[in-house]
Amino acid sequence: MPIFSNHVRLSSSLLQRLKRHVTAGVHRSFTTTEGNRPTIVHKRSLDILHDPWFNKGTAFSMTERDRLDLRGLLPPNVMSPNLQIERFMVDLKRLQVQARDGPSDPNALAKWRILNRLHDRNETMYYKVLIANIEEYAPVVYTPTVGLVCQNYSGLFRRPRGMYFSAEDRGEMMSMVYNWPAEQVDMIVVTDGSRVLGLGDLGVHGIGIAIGKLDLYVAAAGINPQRVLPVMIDVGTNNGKLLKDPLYLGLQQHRLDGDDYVAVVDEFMEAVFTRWPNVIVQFEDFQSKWAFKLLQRYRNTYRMFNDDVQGTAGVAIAGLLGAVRAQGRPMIDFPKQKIVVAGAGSAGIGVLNAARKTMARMLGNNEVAYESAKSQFWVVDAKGLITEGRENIDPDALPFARNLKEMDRQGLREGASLVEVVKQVKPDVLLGLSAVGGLFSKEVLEALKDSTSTRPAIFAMSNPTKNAECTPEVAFSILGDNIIFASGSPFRDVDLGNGRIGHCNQGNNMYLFPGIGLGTLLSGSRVISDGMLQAAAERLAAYMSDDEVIQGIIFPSISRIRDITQEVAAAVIKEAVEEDLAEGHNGMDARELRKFSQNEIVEYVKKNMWNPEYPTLVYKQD
Ligand SMILES: NC(=O)c1ccc[n+]([C@@H]2O[C@H](COP(=O)([O-])OP(=O)(O)OC[C@H]3O[C@@H](n4cnc5c(N)ncnc54)[C@H](O)[C@@H]3O)[C@@H](O)[C@H]2O)c1
Ligand SMILES: O=C(O)C[C@H](O)C(=O)O
Ligand SMILES: [Mg+2]
Repeated sequence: MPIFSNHVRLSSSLLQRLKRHVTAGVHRSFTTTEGNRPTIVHKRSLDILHDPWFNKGTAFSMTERDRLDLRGLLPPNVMSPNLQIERFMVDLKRLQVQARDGPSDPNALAKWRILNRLHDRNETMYYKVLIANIEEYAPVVYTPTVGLVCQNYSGLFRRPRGMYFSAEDRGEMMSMVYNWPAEQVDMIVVTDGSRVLGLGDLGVHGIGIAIGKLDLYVAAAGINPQRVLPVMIDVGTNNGKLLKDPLYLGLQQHRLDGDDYVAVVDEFMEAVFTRWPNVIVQFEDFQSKWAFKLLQRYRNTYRMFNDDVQGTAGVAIAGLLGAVRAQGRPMIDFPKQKIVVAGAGSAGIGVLNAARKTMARMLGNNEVAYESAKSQFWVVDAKGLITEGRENIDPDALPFARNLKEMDRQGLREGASLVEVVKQVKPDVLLGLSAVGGLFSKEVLEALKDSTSTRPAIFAMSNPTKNAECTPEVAFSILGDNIIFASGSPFRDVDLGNGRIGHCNQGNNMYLFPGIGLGTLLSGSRVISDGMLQAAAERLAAYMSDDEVIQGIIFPSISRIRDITQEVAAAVIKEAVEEDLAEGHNGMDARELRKFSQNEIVEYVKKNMWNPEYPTLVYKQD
């Protein structure tokens, strides 16, 4: 087997462990594609109860208990999977308060703990619970509670999950990657913990974000949970509190920088792609300083993307096009929108670049169109309005720096405040990716009342909840119900009285990254092209009906996430085929893919999604 190849230096104890893991089997099949064929396992007894991939707990049938030497190791009552879940839900539901309000919810962490324990002991049941109740528990395993989890990770840490590649592992990564038990890994989410949501540098505790994203890969995209791998690249932390905290779980040193930093990430990438050449790596929550550089460094060589830059951009484009439709105008009017963006980091710049390109395409897809499109944006960062007069301007923000003379005519200047900019520009859209909670203050929202739009749109996209630029309550109370509102973290719809509802859309990259990953995997494309990302965004934009959009609903409810993910994945595959990038996947030839109709592609996607059903287990000696 290639995993025992000679160039890999493994200690004998490691080899033993590795052999045990590998022979423990990753033979579990997709129930959808392989029917009811049993799963062959090479372990028995307690080993199987302690293996979350195979464990069924009280749902092991009596014949299975005999076959697998489990008789007596479990309470005698054999439960159906449904009853098992009912029992678990009683426990979970005991904490009635919703976890939606994130850190303000005292029970959010308790819920996360209960779910996490289930994740550790029975993966199938965990994902069954999560998929069936995604609206209720996505805010627990994902944003916003996952932020709180990362902030409290040293206290919450029980069983390790995922892999840690640290600065101390330099020179060892190529061999240590073989410590992971799964022979096949489809999806890695990697972070260096340097900008976790809007919470800053959380160091190694940022692993929680990679785990949360992969939960959605399984729940929304049906990636087999045995083939996902959360990864933390620990190069230290610049968080002074963590550097002094005796309970901190990571390297207590300042972050590596420059070539030393890049060398660690390079080594990690080489190691994972050597062991799993078909894996897809999603970069998550890297500070913007590195987010763009690493994306440029790897995107033409490896199957990778940066979710904060590219996933967020696609979701924002879909939302911005939805906001145009919600004004009763055709999408092609998008290039006329005046857009003020607060935040020029990895997410803000990603959105600006994508929005500019989308406008340019609509205006004729040429240089002139591209040049003129940039005049639709006003960008405000921590130092105020960005103009050509900015000293030491960030090169990524430079294309959006406004001309000083032009700004003078508009009554603005370098560093003008957000409220001044909103007052002068009277934008159609105010979009926040600043990580500053409450940035869209009463004053800013009052200024937006003079918007020239018939239905101004507010995107308060920063996470988690307390970092949102404003709440929907505040926005609707100041601006009335004739607005479009979206936030990165979930908020409840607002009751506006008289039976009217102010819709709060969740504008989060969760609507795209699972489909981008799944579509790339099933197309077999070696890279993730701009066209594939654009196709994903366009599919999301077209997903909402005219009726929904007119009501102010521009993103689907999270309860539809599995469906929208299938559609996004199909759009990504189609684009990969059209760009001649598709190489096929798992017996599906690229030539076959080329012949598929749109519906056949969607069917192909559905068939390859993992479903949380217990397969029958049969023991076989090594
Ligand atoms: N909704 C989503 O899907 C989504 C996706 C990605 C990121 N985000 C959120 O966006 C936020 C930013 O992420 P990032 O990666 O771009 O972070 P970042 O640190 O790279 O960028 C933050 C930007 O905000 C600017 N800023 C700071 N204070 C400001 C102020 N008072 N006024 C205006 N701008 C200000 C900074 O100058 C910087 O340009 C985070 O909260 C993150 O959770 C949301
Ligand atoms: O994690 C999220 O909820 C969205 C985004 O990736 C973020 O960094 O905020
Ligand atoms: Mg992120």
